[in-house]
Amino acid sequence: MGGGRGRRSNPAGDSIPQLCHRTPGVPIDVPVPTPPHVPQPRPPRPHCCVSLQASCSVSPQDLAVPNAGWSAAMCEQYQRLLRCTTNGSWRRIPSYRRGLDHLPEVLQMTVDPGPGPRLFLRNVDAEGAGFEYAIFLHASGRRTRCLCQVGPYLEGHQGFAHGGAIATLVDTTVGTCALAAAKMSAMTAKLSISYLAPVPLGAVVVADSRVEQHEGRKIFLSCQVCDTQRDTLYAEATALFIQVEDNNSPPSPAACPQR
Ligand SMILES: CCCCCCCCCCCCCCCC(=O)SCCNC(=O)CCNC(=O)[C@H](O)C(C)(C)COP(=O)(O)OP(=O)(O)OC[C@H]1O[C@@H](n2cnc3c(N)ncnc32)[C@H](O)[C@@H]1OP(=O)(O)O
Repeated sequence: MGGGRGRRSNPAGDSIPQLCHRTPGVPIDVPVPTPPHVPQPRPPRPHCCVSLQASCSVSPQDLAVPNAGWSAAMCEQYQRLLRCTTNGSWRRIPSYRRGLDHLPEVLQMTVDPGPGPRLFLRNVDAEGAGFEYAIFLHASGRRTRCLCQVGPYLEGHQGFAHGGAIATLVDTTVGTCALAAAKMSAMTAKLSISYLAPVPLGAVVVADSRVEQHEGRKIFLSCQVCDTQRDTLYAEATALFIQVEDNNSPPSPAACPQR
């Protein structure tokens, strides 16, 4: 991993053209015209949720693939990472909107057509507006690499990603790594993040995570979030995951909006 700790990247680098910035001085309640670049919502897709009992009736759609909201930089990096999968050293982890149906090695997965939990990172329907990401798992099962384009709806400080969005990205990257290492469900017990440089909206970042130690039920991990050139280290983190027995059951329909 290159140095560059705390250095800012050029916000123009890795950016989606025409990001949704607020005009300085515009009161917050004045409607801002929808910029032409804001992508349209994805068409409705089958609902899927995890149930250890339900029968499998719908094929969920893998969202960890390029869509119209991906910038050229995101597509280029994705293709680069895909090439690393051809020799088996890495593999791409599919990702779905609902439930944890992307955990075939961790959960006995079945897909149910009813409403089910939506994964936090897949909650934004407009392509390119929220988290656009794909996670790759190293053959060792102890490293993950998440390629993520930070969309305009993740804004915190004007023009930059919200710290919680970065935390979500880190948690998901280390969480996937922990699940792969544990081969069973695991929960975040502790997450410590140092934010070293703000992440410009539209940036394509790479979160690299690895298992540092695995002691009984405890999995200690580290994670670094960089730009794709490894010039800027945006954040580094340590995490503790605890393996847990899974008693997954879908929430009641009342708790689950249809979209
Ligand atoms: C092939 C793979 C495909 C994968 C494809 C994946 C696709 C997509 C994946 C998305 C991945 C999303 C990843 C999000 C993951 C969340 O966001 S999880 C949600 C946030 N976390 C939570 O809500 C957890 C809340 N906390 C709890 O439920 C409980 O405290 C825990 C963490 C389950 C632990 O409780 P417990 O099982 O009763 O454990 P307990 O006996 O208290 O402690 C066990 C050990 O851990 C230690 N410990 C527990 N908590 C702590 C702590 N906070 N600090 C330090 N030590 C602790 C204890 O001291 C104890 O140590 P020892 O005495 O054994 O040495």
